[in-house]
Amino acid sequence: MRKLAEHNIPLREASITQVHSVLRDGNPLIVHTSMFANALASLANPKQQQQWVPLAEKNRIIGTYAQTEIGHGTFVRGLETTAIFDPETKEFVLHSPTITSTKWWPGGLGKTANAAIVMAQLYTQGKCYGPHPFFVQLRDFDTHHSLPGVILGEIGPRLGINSQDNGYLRFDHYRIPRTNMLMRHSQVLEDGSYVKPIHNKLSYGTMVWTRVAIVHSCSKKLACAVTIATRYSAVRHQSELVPGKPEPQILEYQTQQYKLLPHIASVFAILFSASSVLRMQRNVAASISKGNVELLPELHILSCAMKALSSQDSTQGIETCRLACGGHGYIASSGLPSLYTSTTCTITYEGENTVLLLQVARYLIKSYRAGLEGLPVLPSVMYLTAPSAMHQSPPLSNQALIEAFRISSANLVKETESRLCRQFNLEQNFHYAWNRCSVALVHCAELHSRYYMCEKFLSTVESIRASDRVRSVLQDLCRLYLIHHITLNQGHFLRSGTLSGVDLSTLEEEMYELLAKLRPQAVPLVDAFDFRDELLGSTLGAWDGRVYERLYEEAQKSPLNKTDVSKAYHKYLQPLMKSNL
Ligand SMILES: CCCCCCCC/C=C\CCCCCCCC(=O)SCCNC(=O)CCNC(=O)[C@H](O)C(C)(C)COP(=O)(O)OP(=O)(O)OC[C@H]1O[C@@H](n2cnc3c(N)ncnc32)[C@H](O)[C@@H]1OP(=O)(O)O
Ligand SMILES: Cc1cc2nc3c(=O)[nH]c(=O)nc-3n(C[C@H](O)[C@H](O)[C@H](O)COP(=O)(O)OP(=O)(O)OC[C@H]3O[C@@H](n4cnc5c(N)ncnc54)[C@H](O)[C@@H]3O)c2cc1C
Repeated sequence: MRKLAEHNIPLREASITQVHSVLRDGNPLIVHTSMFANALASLANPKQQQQWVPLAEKNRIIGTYAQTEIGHGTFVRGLETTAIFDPETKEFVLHSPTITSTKWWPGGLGKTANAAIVMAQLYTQGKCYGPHPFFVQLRDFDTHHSLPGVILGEIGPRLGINSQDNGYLRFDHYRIPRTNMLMRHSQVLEDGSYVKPIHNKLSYGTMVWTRVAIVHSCSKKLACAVTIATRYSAVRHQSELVPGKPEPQILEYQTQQYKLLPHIASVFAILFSASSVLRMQRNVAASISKGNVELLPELHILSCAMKALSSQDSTQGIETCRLACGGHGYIASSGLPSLYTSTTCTITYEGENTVLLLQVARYLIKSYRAGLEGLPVLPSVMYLTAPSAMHQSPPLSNQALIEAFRISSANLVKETESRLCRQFNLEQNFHYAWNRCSVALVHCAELHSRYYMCEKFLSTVESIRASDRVRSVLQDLCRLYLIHHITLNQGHFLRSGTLSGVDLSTLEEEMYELLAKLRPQAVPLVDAFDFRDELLGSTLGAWDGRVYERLYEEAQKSPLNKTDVSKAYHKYLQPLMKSNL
């Protein structure tokens, strides 16, 4: 926090790189510096911002984002916490009517936060207007005691991020002033009348912002893991590649290169996609402030797609890196276990991935149908109904592979839409038909999202002007990424007829050549991520490669090594050894 102040970094820009890097097993302030700060910036009106932002910037107010309840996380419209307007006192009464309405999970809520943005069902003049955000003080700003009417606690140990205090929260008819409703987009006036927003999902804006931030953070987490595993693979020697010859670096094994290089490529794919979504987010934020919400749906869908893909890719990639380090990948000091546990949660939080992919699929189907009817569709999905012939690109060139992705994706959407129509004819109910097609719909969303990521990777690499040699290495890496994902999705390409069995075999051959070609670049590529040793926090991945010395030094710190004979010997082992059991 002192560093942020020294460098004049605003709170809501701090989360990803600065604050987040300090505590590897979860940070009790992460939701304060990210979601809480963003909610104030994007959902509070200027007067409210004047009131709360300076206090938040000075950490006088420490906030969290309390939306999820025990009973509902995904289905935001199903939240049960109520905020009922009392026109007599001009206050909202917050209440948790059931056990399932208990707020559950928010980061920092247990012990750290003294305030929260609470999402609650807004009632005024006897009518419910759905979930809305409220600024709520939870603890006394001086004593930190929870306030009367507020019941707070911590939810207990988790798979990871245990140095964060995820909390629970209940309200017992707790009153807050009317002006604590975040009123930038919708308002309740003094007489209780409701003023609706220009788009009814603007109150979900903090989720969209966080999804974009998560994409960026996933590329960082994966970059840490590939740095550790690649450096280790250059230090570790094992087995004989050629009988009788010295043990090679394990990075010489093709299987090891296959484990690592595609994930090094993935770091760039995620990073470049994150930049492109971030650009779009800035444009949309600027147009919303001018009253234009036309591009909001596109941003919502793109952020869902990229959050889902990047969290899945980085989690799988980190686990592959851990396994690629053999036994030493299982030791906590390698840094890989905590990277995994603090990344796998990104698959669930901020919108569970399947649910987000179904949002993407809904958009694909709607856009496909609109396109068929000649109605306007947004740029990222125009291809669904554009003529599906291959262009004149040389066979198996990068451009041809991108086209193969595009056509296969369009093909899958077309096929799934027909299935949806058939199912609808049988069921006579769109929602049942949708559910019966939902596995295929998720596949559509995944292929569309992968197409987007491949396209962004390629176009970004092609636009590098600074250095021909850097561009050339990244071109190889991008090519490897394209081919790798084509081989993982062979069925889609064969089904769409965009690639033949012979093409796939040729591409596979090229992938193996690329692994060998990129092998000498592996260490320079991860060195270029430029993580300081302190930040990486790994015995296996440090810059100097002193893996064995560091493992040995780290073992000395184990509490069990403080004494030669442990307490447990006297308490349990000796009696056991002496008993005749
Ligand atoms: C600790 C380690 C950190 C490591 C990482 C560091 C990263 C650094 C950054 C940050 C760290 C912060 C750490 C975060 C911690 C986690 C925080 C939380 O988890 S907070 C809770 C999140 N909860 C969800 O995300 C619920 C998910 N559910 C939903 O969002 C909705 O319920 C949804 C989208 C699934 C459905 O919403 P419906 O039921 O209201 O809407 P429907 O009926 O399905 O759709 C109606 C229309 O609204 C559109 N829509 C929905 N959401 C929209 C949106 N946000 N914007 C625009 N349109 C939207 C839809 O596309 C649809 O459009 P048409 O009708 O087809 O045209
Ligand atoms: C580490 C961590 C930190 C968190 N931090 C916060 C926080 O700071 N603030 C906060 O408010 N929340 C927070 N959360 C909560 C988080 O946002 C939710 O857990 C998440 O949105 C998923 O919701 P859920 O738990 O209700 O899962 P569920 O929705 O119950 O999901 C269970 C299963 O049901 C499936 N499913 C649900 N709906 C559908 C559907 N429509 N179609 C098909 N399948 C479906 C899902 O795919 C999944 O397989 C956090 C969670 C975690 C794990």
